[in-house]
Amino acid sequence: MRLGVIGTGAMSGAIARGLTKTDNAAQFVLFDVNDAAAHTLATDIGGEVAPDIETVVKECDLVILGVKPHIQRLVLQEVAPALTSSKRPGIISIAAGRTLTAIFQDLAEFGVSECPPLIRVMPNVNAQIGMSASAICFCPNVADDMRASAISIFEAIGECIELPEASFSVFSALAGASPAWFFQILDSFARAGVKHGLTKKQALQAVTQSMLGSARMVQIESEKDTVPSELIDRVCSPGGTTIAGLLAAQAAGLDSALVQAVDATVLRDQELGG
Ligand SMILES: NC(=O)C1=CN([C@@H]2O[C@H](COP(=O)(O)OP(=O)(O)OC[C@H]3O[C@@H](n4cnc5c(N)ncnc54)[C@H](O)[C@@H]3O)[C@@H](O)[C@H]2O)C=CC1
Ligand SMILES: O=C(O)[C@@H]1CCC=N1
Repeated sequence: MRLGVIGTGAMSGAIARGLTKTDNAAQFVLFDVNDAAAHTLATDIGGEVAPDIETVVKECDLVILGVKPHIQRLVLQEVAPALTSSKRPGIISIAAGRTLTAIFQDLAEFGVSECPPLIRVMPNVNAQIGMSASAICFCPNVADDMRASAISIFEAIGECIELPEASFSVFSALAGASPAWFFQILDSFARAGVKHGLTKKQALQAVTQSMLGSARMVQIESEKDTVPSELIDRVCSPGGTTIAGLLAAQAAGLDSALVQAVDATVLRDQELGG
């Protein structure tokens, strides 16, 4: 399969680098207005750089639009003329907020009368190490074999679930954006460790391994229907250290900070939608 990438930045770079470590045999055709970015990725993954967007669209079976949401319309203007030929690739948008309807409306304004096979995916940056949590949804006209190809790409670089488009905003918060929050949480914990005398490296190693183990514990225990609050109780000894720390964090607004993070992300995702 020939997989096009328009916009070879952080997220598409993570997808491409993650995919090359799997047995998913995609051949990459890349384009970026920043020629150096496209060439760096091409060198890393063994792909080719196309001279323009039209070439990517004409040569590929699936094309990932990896540009920022506010740039996507500009790119669609260049994608549109190439969609008039008989062979139309599947167009995969990974942009936050941008709905399938908004994408087709843009294409229609640029002269595309028949909706191409449009696919929307919300991946995350952990795709680079095969650990993305991705959601996918499709326009009704996407053929079964194309659906399977798209799903296979995102299953190769982590988990991929089919989700109604209406749920994409919240998924974007919980899975697309949350890696940044987890990185922030790890960094904040590590700084607290430094405050109490550990080196940054020691502190980061301690919290990273604890977070990894805790996430895995939740996954494994959920198979027995154990919920996180039960796991919390197992750690909090009566009158012990953990409950003191947990209550202090809650008094400082831990729960509401996380809900507010999700609320703000959902709102911003919806603002970017048009
Ligand atoms: N960074 C992340 O963790 C995630 C990002 N996304 C989505 O992925 C998309 C890309 O985000 P990032 O990779 O973070 O951005 P980025 O800024 O790292 O990459 C965007 C790339 O697009 C290129 N570009 C800009 N204008 C262009 C044009 N007219 N034609 C071709 N290339 C052009 C830029 O040179 C840049 O290399 C966004 O729509 C974002 O919502 C989705 C999930 C997670
Ligand atoms: O910050 C953003 O808008 C993108 C979407 C999810 C993660 N990064």
